[in-house]
Amino acid sequence: MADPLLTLDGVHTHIGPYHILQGVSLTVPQGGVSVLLGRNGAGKTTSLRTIMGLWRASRGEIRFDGRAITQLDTPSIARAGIAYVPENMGIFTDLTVAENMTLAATSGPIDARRLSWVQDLFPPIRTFWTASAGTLSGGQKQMLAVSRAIIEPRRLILIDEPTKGLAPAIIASMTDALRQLKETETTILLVEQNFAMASSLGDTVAVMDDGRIVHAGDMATLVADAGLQERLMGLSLEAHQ
Ligand SMILES: Nc1ncnc2c1ncn2[C@@H]1O[C@H](COP(=O)(O)OP(=O)(O)OP(=O)(O)O)[C@@H](O)[C@H]1O
Repeated sequence: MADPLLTLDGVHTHIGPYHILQGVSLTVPQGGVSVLLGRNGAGKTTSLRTIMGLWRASRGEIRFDGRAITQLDTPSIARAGIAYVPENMGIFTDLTVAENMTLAATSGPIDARRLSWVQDLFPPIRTFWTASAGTLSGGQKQMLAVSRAIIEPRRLILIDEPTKGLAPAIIASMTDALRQLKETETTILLVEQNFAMASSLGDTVAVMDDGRIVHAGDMATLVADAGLQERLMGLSLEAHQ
C-alpha cells in the first residue's frame, strides 16, 4: 500500500489557555476523499488550522508527503502542496471573480487550460468572471473559494464545511464538482456536517469528539454498520442527520 499522504501523530493544540486538540492521530491516504466528522466544537476546524500552521501544534508530529511539516510556517506548508478552504471561504468580496482567481495563482499567471477545467467544474466562475465577488450567492462564493484553492495543482486540499447553509440544489452541484475533483491527482480532506453528502463522497472517515479521534475507518464500513453509526451517533453524528 502507498505511504499515506498526511499523518497527524499525537497532535496537541492549545489556543491561549485552552487545550483544544488532545492527541489527534489521523491518517489521510493518497487519493480520494477523507472525511472528518464530529459535533460542533469537536476540534475539526482546529485540526485543519493546525495542519496549515495557523495554530501551532504544542506536541506531536504532522507529516506530509514523507516529511515533517509541524514546524513550518503557513506559506511554506501551502508551497509544499496543501490548499485550505476555510469555513468563511477567505475570498475578497470587493474584488472581481477574475481578481480573486488571479491572486490565488501564486506561482505566476493563471494557466488557461487549468482555468477552463475549473470553470467546467464550477460554471459560475465563467459566467460571473467580471462580477464583484461580493455580489455572488452563497453557493457561488463557496464555488469561488474552492476554485481559488485548485487553480494551481495541489496534492491535498482541506475543505471546511463547503455545504454549510446552502440549498439542496447547490449542495448537489458542489458534491458533483468535488466528485470530479476526486478523480484527479488531488486528495481531499473534507470537514462536513452533512452526512448524506459526506458519505456519498468519502472513502475513509474519522470521527472527532472533545479534541480526539474516536473512530477511524472506511466510509463504506460506517455506512453499512447501523450499530456503529448508533454508537457514534450519541457522540458526534446527531448534528449530521
Ligand atoms: N480562537 C479560539 N479561542 C478559544 N477557543 C477556541 C478558538 N477557536 C476554537 N476554540 C474552541 O475550540 C474547540 C474546537 O473548535 P473547532 O472550531 O475546532 O470545532 P469544530 O469541530 O470545527 O466545530 P464547528 O463545526 O462548530 O466549527 C471549541 O470548544 C471552540 O470553542
